[in-house]
Amino acid sequence: MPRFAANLTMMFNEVPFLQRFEAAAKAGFKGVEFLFPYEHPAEDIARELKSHGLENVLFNLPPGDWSAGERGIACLPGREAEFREGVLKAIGYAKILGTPRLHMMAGIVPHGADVDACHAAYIANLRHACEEAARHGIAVMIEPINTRDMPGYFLNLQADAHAIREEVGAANLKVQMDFYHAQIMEGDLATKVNHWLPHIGHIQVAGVPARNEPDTGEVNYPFLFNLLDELGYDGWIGCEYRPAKGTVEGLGWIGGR
Ligand SMILES: O=C(O)[C@@H](O)C(=O)CO
Ligand SMILES: [Mg+2]
Repeated sequence: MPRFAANLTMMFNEVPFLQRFEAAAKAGFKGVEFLFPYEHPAEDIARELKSHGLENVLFNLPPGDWSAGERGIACLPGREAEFREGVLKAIGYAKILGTPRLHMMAGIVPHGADVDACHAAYIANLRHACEEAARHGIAVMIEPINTRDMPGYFLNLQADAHAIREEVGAANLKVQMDFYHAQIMEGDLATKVNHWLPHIGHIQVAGVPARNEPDTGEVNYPFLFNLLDELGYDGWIGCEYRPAKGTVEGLGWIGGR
């Protein structure tokens, strides 16, 4: 039985962020993830985790100016100083929250940008982030994201992410395989998870195409969860979906599998 972590950015939106920890624990979750903790003091989040016996399994590095459409800055030449500040900020939060892995978003390639220069910036920034994170026993994740939801996003395919991982060559760099994005971009999920499992540091799920509960849509999740058990996957699965009817009302798929 895989371990499921509630994604508190998408789930339990019925209550404000700091109240979602209690709601997730009451619903039976032992782990939680979220995109960005930075609007709240780390100590406030740590208190919620502790009071409700929860583990924080993942969050993202600062993504640049999200409201202006930025989705990470790691592949943007010229933003290295800001990127490095973000690495330190994220590690500072991770140490207080006890978070073992951080997702580093690549970013959207600007129109007309030199793709080779973006690639070089991405590799150099990843090497820096991995080195800093390794000092604290933290792993760094890169996640291929589908081009429908994020047009122009630098990293879209599983094979490309693993090629980047090999090029960077850091032991603490892993791929975050989000089955929702992978199904939209390429499919063949079982073969790919089987092939790359030792280098997958985190998995996320949602129904395709609507990104609702995993028991909605075209992906056979019971089959994939059984496969992960058979393969001995002992990591977390982040429930990164938008509940269609209400978070608790939609949780039947966990018990029902
Ligand atoms: O899949 C996603 O969208 C997230 O995992 C993420 O980190 C970026 O939005
Ligand atoms: Mg994801």
